[in-house]
Amino acid sequence: MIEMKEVYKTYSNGVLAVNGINISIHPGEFVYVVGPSGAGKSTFIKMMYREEKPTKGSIIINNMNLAEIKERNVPYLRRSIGVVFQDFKLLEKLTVYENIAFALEVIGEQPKNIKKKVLDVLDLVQLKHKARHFPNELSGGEQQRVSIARSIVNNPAVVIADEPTGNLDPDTSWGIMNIFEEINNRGTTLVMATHNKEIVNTMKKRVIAIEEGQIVRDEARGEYGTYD
Ligand SMILES: Nc1ncnc2c1ncn2[C@@H]1O[C@H](COP(=O)(O)OP(=O)(O)OP(=O)(O)O)[C@@H](O)[C@H]1O
Repeated sequence: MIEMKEVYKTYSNGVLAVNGINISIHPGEFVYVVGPSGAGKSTFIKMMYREEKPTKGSIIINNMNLAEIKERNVPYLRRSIGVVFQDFKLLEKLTVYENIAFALEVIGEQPKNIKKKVLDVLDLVQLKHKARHFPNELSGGEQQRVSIARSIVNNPAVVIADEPTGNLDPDTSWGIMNIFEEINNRGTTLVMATHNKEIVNTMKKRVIAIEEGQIVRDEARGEYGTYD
């Protein structure tokens, strides 16, 4: 369960990026976040994994209030939330296998469990055969699949993705969406900011539209709208 109440975010330069958001997202939902450039989508998303702190309001995820959580407890939060970025953010000096294993090592997973967990998620994204490769030996779509594998290897309740297909061509983007759908079908809540009109209009999921820091539309089987 993700719940935001009266959430505001003003950056230190005075920009009001999120202007009074209230929302509930239930376990297992798949939610697209759309809106024009600069509307506050990334800020909204970043507050969900505590990359940014709200200036005001409460954000409850899995019974933790992110507005109050102490810095030292952020790693605990990150165990229950997987994050996927537009630019993948893989560690270039580590292999595919090591990138994913690292996500388990930092949270203290027992070494005996690591291999099976990593190979299981690599299987899900169909990249077992690339386990020993380095990120720069992979295509953009393959790198994004590794990054998705990394985001789910802890089996988080929630996966948050900020423009995950932004650097990918249409066919590759559809491959990525199929993986997200599979993850959602297994019960994981998914929140995804995107500019991909075709995907949003085809998938018929819940759509939240943000304009000027406010939710202007929240539809159960929504459409992308008229944004670029
Ligand atoms: N770190 C920051 N410091 C100051 N202002 C910021 C910061 N990050 C974003 N902003 C401003 O906050 C507003 C919302 O930005 P945000 O990145 O959340 O929008 P967005 O909807 O994700 O845009 P896009 O679709 O272009 O990624 C914009 O006016 C932006 O310039």
